[in-house]
Amino acid sequence: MIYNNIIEQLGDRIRLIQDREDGVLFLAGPIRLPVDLDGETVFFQWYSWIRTDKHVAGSVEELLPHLASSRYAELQQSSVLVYGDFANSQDAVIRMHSICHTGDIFGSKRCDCGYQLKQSMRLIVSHGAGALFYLANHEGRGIGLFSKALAYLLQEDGMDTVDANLALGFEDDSRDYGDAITVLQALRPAPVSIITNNPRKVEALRNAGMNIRSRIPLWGNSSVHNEKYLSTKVNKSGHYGFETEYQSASK
Ligand SMILES: Nc1nc2c(ncn2[C@@H]2O[C@H](COP(=O)(O)OP(=O)(O)OP(=O)(O)O)[C@@H](O)[C@H]2O)c(=O)[nH]1
Repeated sequence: MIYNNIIEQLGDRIRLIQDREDGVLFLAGPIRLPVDLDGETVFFQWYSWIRTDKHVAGSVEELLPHLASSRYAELQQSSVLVYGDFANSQDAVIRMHSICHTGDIFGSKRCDCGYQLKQSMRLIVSHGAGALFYLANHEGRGIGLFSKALAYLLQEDGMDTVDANLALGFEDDSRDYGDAITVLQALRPAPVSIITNNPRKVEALRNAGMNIRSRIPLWGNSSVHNEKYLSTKVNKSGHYGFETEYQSASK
């Protein structure tokens, strides 16, 4: 039967990495991905993961027919770009990047997301080993793209980014890093340095038992279009300030 052949062919390139009553996590990869970074072709190893209901698809054998009969394109799946010897390198750098359709894809200057995405890829490559987690179910800090559009409309009327989320009945930040951390632990259980200005990301990793070697701040690309958004991050959302030096994660 066709599925048995395919499962054999995929072998250990599709792995069940977490099996719990509340769901099963499958990781596919590595896939060689040549990426254009500043005009150079850089080779990353790309992985994607998916969470399924244990009783619907609790094994790789059950997963494949389930995929074909489901409409996963309607939902968001996340992925990770791995660079260098991520598993074994002495020090590896990661970024947990929340999807930003407007900033990452369209290059919107209302936020710093597009800049942070590209700059993290550069940092990871220049460091020699690391991983960029692209968290596709995090749009708008977890409120979804349509609601983010509404939040932008409220901001055009003068609200800041935090109040706009709250006014729509959301929390300021409802992102969950659980699945991404499980993937990280499957790829590299050893300590990592994290590129972020957000203490909640450091805390999420620490709470999951990850050892954080250091935090690498990432500010930049500020302009008249995003200065209010950036200062709200620091003044209201609790982000670390505009440092330029490497910081100890103990802060
Ligand atoms: N609700 C809402 N979300 C926004 C707005 N501007 C950007 N975002 C979202 O904010 C998130 C920013 O993601 P990140 O850059 O990974 O997170 P961060 O909390 O700023 O932390 P670091 O960048 O790691 O310091 C993305 O999901 C964007 O879609 C906004 O005005 N309102």
